[in-house]
Amino acid sequence: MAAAKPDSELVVETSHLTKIYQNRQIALNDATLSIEPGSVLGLLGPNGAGKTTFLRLILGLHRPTAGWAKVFNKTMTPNAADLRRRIGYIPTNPQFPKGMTPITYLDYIARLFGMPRDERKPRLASLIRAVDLLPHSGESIAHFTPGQTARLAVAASLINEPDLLIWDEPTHGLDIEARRSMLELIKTLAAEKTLILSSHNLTDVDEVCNHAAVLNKGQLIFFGSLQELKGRIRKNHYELDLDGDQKSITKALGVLKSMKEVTQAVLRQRRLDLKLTDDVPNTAILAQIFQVLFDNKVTLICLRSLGMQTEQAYLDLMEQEESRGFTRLVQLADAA
Ligand SMILES: Nc1ncnc2c1ncn2[C@@H]1O[C@H](COP(=O)(O)OP(=O)(O)OP(=O)(O)O)[C@@H](O)[C@H]1O
Repeated sequence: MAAAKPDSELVVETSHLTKIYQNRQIALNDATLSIEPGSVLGLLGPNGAGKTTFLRLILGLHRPTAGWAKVFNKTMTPNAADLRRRIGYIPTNPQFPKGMTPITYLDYIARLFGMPRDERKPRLASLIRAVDLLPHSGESIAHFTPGQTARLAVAASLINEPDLLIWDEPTHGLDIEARRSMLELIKTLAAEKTLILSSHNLTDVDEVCNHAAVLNKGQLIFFGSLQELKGRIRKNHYELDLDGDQKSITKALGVLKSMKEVTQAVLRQRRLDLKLTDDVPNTAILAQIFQVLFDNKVTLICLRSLGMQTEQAYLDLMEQEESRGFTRLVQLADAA
């Protein structure tokens, strides 16, 4: 029996992790973070941000240019095959040998892991059932739908009972039903494993992750709990559904725009997008806004806070980062 792991054991730890490719592309710059057991980390960032590079460094598929990555407290290197055995990896768009069936493929992978014959059979059977591929277990992979292919990839990544799962865009290209079944599978697995999921889908991240790391142009611009990410966003962002004649609404809009506490007021049809300053308690500003609407005989049908969604948090973070980058550019230009 395996010795019980101390609770404090970190699953992943990186320090100043940096990757510069041979073409001098700085794909990852100085990323330091640590991932505790039981985390479900959503790795976010626009295209080319460095997500896959980060994952491949943790997997030991790339050698860092500087810094280090540890997995289960051991330094990961391209030679650390024993460490990789504890990780179940799914790349974006996994490919399989087309001539095989799920049974022959999974059996092949199990043999690569050195699993004895008597263990292979029950393990394969339970995995195929778990990913709902039993009716297709003898069919050629060549004819699989993207959803079936994704489920086979999940089964393959679980063969060796890994403690850490690293899945690069697991819901990419899946239809609604396949995506739903993938998210449910992730939630089930999250009860006993640590997961790192790279994703462009913030709704998925919101649903299954408890931590987030955000990369932008190779920089780790956020790492922490999802709650923390959401807590960072401008809370004073609201959407108001209005009713009343258009003239009155336009007049009210004019007054709102002139208020110094209102940093943005955009009207689309009868929906008003409002951003307020953080300087004053929002109830005080909202009270004034309601008064303006009342004075102009505009009815408020619904008020929504856009503040608590991961997507909004992410977009705000990116916006702040872009303006910081712009400021840096201006400073550089000024200094030149
Ligand atoms: N093998 C490589 N050689 C040279 N440059 C590379 C290599 N792999 C990635 N890059 C570059 O490094 C940067 C980060 O790429 P990476 O694939 O890690 O980003 P990503 O966040 O995973 O992007 P995506 O969301 O599009 O998959 C990009 O500018 C990319 O062009």
